[in-house]
Amino acid sequence: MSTLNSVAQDFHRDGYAVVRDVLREEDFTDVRAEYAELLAARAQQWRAAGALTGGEDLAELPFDQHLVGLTALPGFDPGLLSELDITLPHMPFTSIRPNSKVHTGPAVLALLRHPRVLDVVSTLVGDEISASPNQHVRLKLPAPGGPGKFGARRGETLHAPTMWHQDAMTQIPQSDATTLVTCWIPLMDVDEEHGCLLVVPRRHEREQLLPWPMDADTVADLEANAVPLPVNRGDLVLIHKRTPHGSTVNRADRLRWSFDFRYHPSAEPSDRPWFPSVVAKSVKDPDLATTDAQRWRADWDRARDMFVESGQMVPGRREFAQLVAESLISRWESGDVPALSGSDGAGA
Ligand SMILES: O=C(O)CCC(=O)C(=O)O
Ligand SMILES: [Fe+2]
Repeated sequence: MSTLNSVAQDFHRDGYAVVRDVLREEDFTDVRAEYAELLAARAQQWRAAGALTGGEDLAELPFDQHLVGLTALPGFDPGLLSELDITLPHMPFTSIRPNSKVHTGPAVLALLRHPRVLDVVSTLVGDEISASPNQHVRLKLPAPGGPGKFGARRGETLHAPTMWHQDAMTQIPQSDATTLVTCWIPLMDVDEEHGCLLVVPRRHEREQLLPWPMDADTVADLEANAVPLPVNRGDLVLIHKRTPHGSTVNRADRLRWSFDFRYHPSAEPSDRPWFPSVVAKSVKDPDLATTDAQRWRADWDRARDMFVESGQMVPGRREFAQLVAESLISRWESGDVPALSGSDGAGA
């Protein structure tokens, strides 16, 4: 493993650090099995609901092959993949539904709290570590022939290219002073063909966030200064919350699978206080750590119920409002107008 001192030095100088050989294949065994089981269960639900038709039952295959097989079926809706994510839908100014799904299993919790991951994180965050609910699984599907189905859609970064952004842009201003470190964990070797991360070094010192929506000059400047980060399974990438980053399409013929977790000192405000955080580690009071995945699951269920019962929308930064409004307006303009439930279509 890279020495922990050099990790902190690299991170503070460049706004990111690649930490080699932190995890081994056996550290991923449980999470692979948990995702295989999750996908088999979701696929059954999708078939029962008519959202998935045709093809054979591939549930015996490893998760990545099963997923690629399902997504290749004609008519597969990639939006379904959000049901495999480890957060509820989080797009600011949208609603959470009674049937919105989140996966929070014991193997994901164990990876989030893996002692070797936390050893690395504690060099930047200290010994009292919370994990933000701003966390994702990324299932970047193969798009070897060109952008195509899995490359063209904006704003769906779970499976498509990830547009340039800083993580601070997705965090409410109330957490602007929080030290929040993104930790990106690949479950496989990921190179440029496979759609690895791209970062722009040494931009984290600039206090001013990038403009949203992003203009062409800003994108051209980021692209001209971008550095690709090819990594191997077992490596971690740490990203400062003001470091611009993104990723391109996956041109390989296999899934690109990673998790990104975000850690902050427990005493500092969460960037999404309406969703549950996890105390990943406490040296002062080790009993504070969240070790029970069922309790974690119950916390997320409560958060969903709160949104559904109150009718509140997901909060977000002011800058997001224009993007969300523009995407709704384009949908309406293209004829995708939601049907009003309860309306029989009659009348004025
Ligand atoms: O995995 C990706 O392509 C993007 C990840 C990302 O934006 C993040 O971890 O903050
Ligand atoms: Fe990000």
